[in-house]
Amino acid sequence: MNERMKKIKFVVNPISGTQSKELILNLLDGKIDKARYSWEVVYTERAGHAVEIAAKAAEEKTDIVVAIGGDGTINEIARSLVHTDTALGIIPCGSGNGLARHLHIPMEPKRALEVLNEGCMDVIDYGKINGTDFFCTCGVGFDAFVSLKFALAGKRGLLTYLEKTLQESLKYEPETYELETENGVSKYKAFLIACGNASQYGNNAYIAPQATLTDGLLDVTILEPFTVLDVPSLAFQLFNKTIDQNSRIKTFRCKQLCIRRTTPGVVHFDGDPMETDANINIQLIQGGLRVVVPRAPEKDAANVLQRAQEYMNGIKLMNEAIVDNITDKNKKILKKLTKKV
Ligand SMILES: Nc1ncnc2c1ncn2[C@@H]1O[C@H](COP(=O)(O)OP(=O)(O)OP(=O)(O)O)[C@@H](O)[C@H]1O
Repeated sequence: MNERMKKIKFVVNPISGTQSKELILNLLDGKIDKARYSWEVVYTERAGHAVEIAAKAAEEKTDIVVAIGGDGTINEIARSLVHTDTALGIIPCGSGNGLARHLHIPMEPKRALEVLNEGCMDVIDYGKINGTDFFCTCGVGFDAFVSLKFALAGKRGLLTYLEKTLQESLKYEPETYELETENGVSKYKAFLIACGNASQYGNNAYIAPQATLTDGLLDVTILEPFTVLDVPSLAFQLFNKTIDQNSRIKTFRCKQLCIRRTTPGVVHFDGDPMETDANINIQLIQGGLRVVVPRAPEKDAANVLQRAQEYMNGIKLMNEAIVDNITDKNKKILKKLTKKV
């Protein structure tokens, strides 16, 4: 019964998501099991700082480093924790929270703290894209393009993301990619290629709905060129976990994937953009990261409502974007016509 007191380090990203981090920190004293855990809190001061904080924590044999942030913060922490005895904990506080949602970690901070108290551990896979670790998803094409725009826009939140996505999708030109896996070579013209370690981008947008974190495999989703008429079903199926059933989608699993494109460009890893050369090498590493997970993942009834709301928001923004696009095109046509007169 004489269990050693465990050390937790909470790493707070002050700019992630839109939630107040102070409200969460105020809960620690009342919620954390003081008989089992001692803890300290560190704020990140810049992008990349969490990598250093987590590396030091692992060296000091801290038991759990908890990300109070989103997938970007988790990525920075987790890449310093892979293949160590230090586990990752998550108090979801980002705009998307893809990994936390996949793991069924509650979005409500009080309940996420209870998961930490339960102290149940799992060991999950992670991936590498041109040597950079990812834990949730990575990809090329339109979603990488949007993550770049999103990073440049500097605003965070679901609505901003959806708005950006839908508006940009109307202008985006699909590229041709050559794909090589352990099973052979194929060529696709694609709007995007997403590689899932986890099943979703975040916000319950399931781009690789069959992905699991412990099978040692990448779930690859290819979205081929589509028209405006396909958007409602694609959007619905994305949130309904059935996008793999859409006729514009191809899926497969592999351990390693090489994506060759005609020119260098941008990729994303866990939603953050990165420039790479024309050849992109992606691999999956099985069982590298210890993570604190709920003992009994609950199915959240609110998810259905939330998904429906996200879908409705998406449709509304898409309609606005289409109207803007048509208005813009009409203006151009009018200009041409008036020039000819
Ligand atoms: N103190 C800081 N100042 C500026 N940027 C920071 C700081 N700390 C961390 N960052 C950067 O903030 C970025 C965004 O963080 P994070 O991904 O956690 O939030 P999010 O984008 O709102 O959530 P999600 O990825 O779940 O959508 C990270 O990529 C990280 O590098």
